Amino acid sequence: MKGESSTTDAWPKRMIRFLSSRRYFIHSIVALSILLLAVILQFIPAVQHSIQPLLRGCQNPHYTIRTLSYDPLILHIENFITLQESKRLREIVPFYELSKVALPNGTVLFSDRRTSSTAYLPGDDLLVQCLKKRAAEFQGYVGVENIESLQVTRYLEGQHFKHHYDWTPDPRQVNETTNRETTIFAILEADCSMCGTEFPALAINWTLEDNKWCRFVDCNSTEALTIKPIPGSAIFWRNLHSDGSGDARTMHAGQKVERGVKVGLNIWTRREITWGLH
Ligand SMILES: O=C(O)CCC(=O)C(=O)O
Ligand SMILES: [Fe+2]
Repeated sequence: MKGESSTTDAWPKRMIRFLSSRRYFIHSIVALSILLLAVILQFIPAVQHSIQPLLRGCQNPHYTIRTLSYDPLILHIENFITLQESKRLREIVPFYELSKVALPNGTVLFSDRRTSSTAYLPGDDLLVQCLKKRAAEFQGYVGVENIESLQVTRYLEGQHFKHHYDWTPDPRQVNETTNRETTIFAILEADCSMCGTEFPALAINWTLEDNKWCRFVDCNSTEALTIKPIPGSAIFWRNLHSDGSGDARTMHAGQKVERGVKVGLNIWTRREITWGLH
């Protein structure tokens, strides 16, 4: 029967005709080009950082933690941020402004105590979100909503941040119910000399310690614990005592950069303070 044979025989014939057609050829070229483009884009860092978290979730680098101080807790985290991530973060910095300091009464002002520049990373960037997640996970899965906007801070030659605390003495004075419990200060770039982070209340006699430490700290510094800025590495410390009050031993400074440039990243985690309940 004419009608039957035409429907049963038609599809293989139509298939062969389609496969040998110009339309099929064009479709194949378009599909292959899209595939090729996707493969090439994977190798472009900017694309990697925006596509990969979508495809594979946030990836943490393999970092190494060393304890610098038990009390107050200060840890050195080697390779907390990969060099590729640092490069991308520096690329997405919107604009730098002269840094400000906050007084205990909440007044925020320019000061010759802090002469660096700062910028805030866009919170909707996937890499920024992954970093917040990494910092939260590092601290035992604290809520990412407790982490402040990530602040990049850049020092050029001659710039510094004199001794200060990251916590505020009384959050109520600045209409806050939270204070900065911890700081993660990571280094995005450091091509400089005399540009470490120093803790004057925590001087360590390095001659009594393993000299492997001298890779990470200034072993000649006897007046303060001075941590060298190493790109990708971070320092983590706890600013508050368990009762919520500030730990004065966490006073620290960004040394005056003698030569070159240092770019750091502040990741601050806040904690609710419940006065009188401890
Ligand atoms: O630059 C440094 O080493 C420390 C920076 C710092 O303490 C801060 O930005 O609060
Ligand atoms: Fe600080």
